[in-house]
Amino acid sequence: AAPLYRDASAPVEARVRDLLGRMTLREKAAQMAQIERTVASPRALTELGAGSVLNAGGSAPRDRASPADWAAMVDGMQRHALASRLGVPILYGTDAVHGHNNVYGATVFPHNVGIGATRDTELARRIGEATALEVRATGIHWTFAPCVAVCRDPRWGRCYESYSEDPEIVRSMTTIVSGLQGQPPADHPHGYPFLASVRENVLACAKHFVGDGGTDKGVNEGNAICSYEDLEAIHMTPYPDCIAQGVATVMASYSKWNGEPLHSSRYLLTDVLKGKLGFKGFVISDWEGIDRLCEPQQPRGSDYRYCIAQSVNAGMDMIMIPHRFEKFLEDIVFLVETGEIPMSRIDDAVERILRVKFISGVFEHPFSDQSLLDTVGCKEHRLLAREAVCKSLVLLKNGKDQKAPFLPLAKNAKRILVAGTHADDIGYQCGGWTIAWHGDSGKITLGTSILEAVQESMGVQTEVVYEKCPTEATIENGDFSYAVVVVGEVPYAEWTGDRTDLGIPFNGSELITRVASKIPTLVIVISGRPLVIESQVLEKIEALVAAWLPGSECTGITDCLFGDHDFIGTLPVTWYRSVDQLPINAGDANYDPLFPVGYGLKMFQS
Ligand SMILES: OC[C@@H]1[C@@H](O)[C@H](O)[C@@H](O)c2nc(-c3ccccc3)cn21
Repeated sequence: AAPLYRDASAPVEARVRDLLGRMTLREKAAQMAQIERTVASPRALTELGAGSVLNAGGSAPRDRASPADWAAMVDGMQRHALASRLGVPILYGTDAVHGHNNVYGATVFPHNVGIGATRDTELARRIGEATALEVRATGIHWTFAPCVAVCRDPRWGRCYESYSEDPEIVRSMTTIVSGLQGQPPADHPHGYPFLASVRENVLACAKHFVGDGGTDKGVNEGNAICSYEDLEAIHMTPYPDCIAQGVATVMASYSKWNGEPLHSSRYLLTDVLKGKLGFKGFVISDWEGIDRLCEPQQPRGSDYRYCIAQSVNAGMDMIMIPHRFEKFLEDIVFLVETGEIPMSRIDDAVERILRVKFISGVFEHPFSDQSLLDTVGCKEHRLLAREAVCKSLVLLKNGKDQKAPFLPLAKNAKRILVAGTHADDIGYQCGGWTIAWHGDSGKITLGTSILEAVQESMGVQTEVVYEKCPTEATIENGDFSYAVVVVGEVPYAEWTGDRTDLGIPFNGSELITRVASKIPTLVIVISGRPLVIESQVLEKIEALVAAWLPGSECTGITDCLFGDHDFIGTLPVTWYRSVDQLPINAGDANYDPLFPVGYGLKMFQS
């Protein structure tokens, strides 16, 4: 008879115990390893039995790989895994953090800060559903999302991955977990990982536990200096909601709390997350997160055994190694054999990993489902992304006086100017974590730029003049009814986005002033965070819209500009006056921002 763990009708915990009981120490240790796709060899998967594979941001089967290419890659790895002694399938994980953003042609949704601006929790869930389908279409089981950071300082290079500085807004947006994984039944056991359908849902990952958005001065991977009460009230708030929805995995933060690295915090990973909050899925490290526990890091992870022992004993269940798999195996087996890591800790970690694998359905359905391929970038998902863009926009100024609103723009104007570095750049409007890890400029994937959306919106009698950097002659003699100037930040990710100078890049303020001095001007800011807008610049322009990082479907912007839809977005983060104010958050004493959290105008008085 087939071994119990292969019996899909057996209770999950019985299958876990049965399989665990058959595994050698090396096989258990291998299940705790997540390796990068470029080192996921037949030896690693079949002989050594690695538990999981990921692709780093931008690591793809080939340039502009098709969904079928991705699915073939993952299925190939799975076949090797199933050929291992006990045939334990892998879980393949990727950063699908605003759609399936590594995949050319996938729908790219607004980054989290824009979704926070919508305050639309049902929209967040629907985005999760659509993203799950596109991820499953490529054979992938698991996304390292949602990031539920509560970003308290916009100098942080990852603030756009945070829904808001307000923990309550972030908590409300965790509905994306139910979108990604499916909605657990009312009687679902608390803290237990959940997946509704192996065909249409993916495992989620609440990250980065805990306090990633609260580091001193917003330094990426820095140190959150605060009381436990503040850590709990501000940064931990979204986790109980993710856990209540059966989130399958949690990723530990690179950052520290009062000097203690999260990756080796037994108190936070075990006593709080697994104990107090009752989390029963598994905790994964960040990329080389345990290597960072050994300072100096050179040679990288200088005392790797020390790193492994500190982290695993603190409660880390899976290690995103991602390259030195065999070194990891050697070291962790040595540490157990010498009693440094108790076998009970290994068994607890592997139990959690196997539990997630059994509830994910990957034992019964290890391979991709080709019938889903057409969902990648499909019309329905692009319409959903367009709706999200429209709802994410925040109208910060509309007319130099209330009685003369500037928006909606006239569709039948004779001649208009579209200008700025971000008017016609799909890469810029998508931001980081898109195709390439840090993102890029240009036509990096399929989508509609703001210029294209404007051109498609105007009547035939309107001439749309586009100049990225308009000349004085154009501005002086253009005879334009109005100008749309689109400026903002270039894409960035993680520490490449850490910035203390938060003015509009490329001399954006100077461009705005040149145009607005002669032509009635709407400014659209494409950015992962509020940027400094000097008062004399703000006075000169007729209207100002914060568009955040809207993604591939910028028709959602013209849907508002021309009045088909009203603006509903409100600020999820404080729009500060100057960097000297930072950090500045709603609730602070003497809170005196340019625009407060919650601010957002409408065109049509409701
Ligand atoms: O992509 C996997 C994870 C992602 O889920 C985390 O949110 C993020 O902190 C992260 N940084 C790296 C990473 C960091 C340095 C070099 C190479 C990769 C990898 N990752």
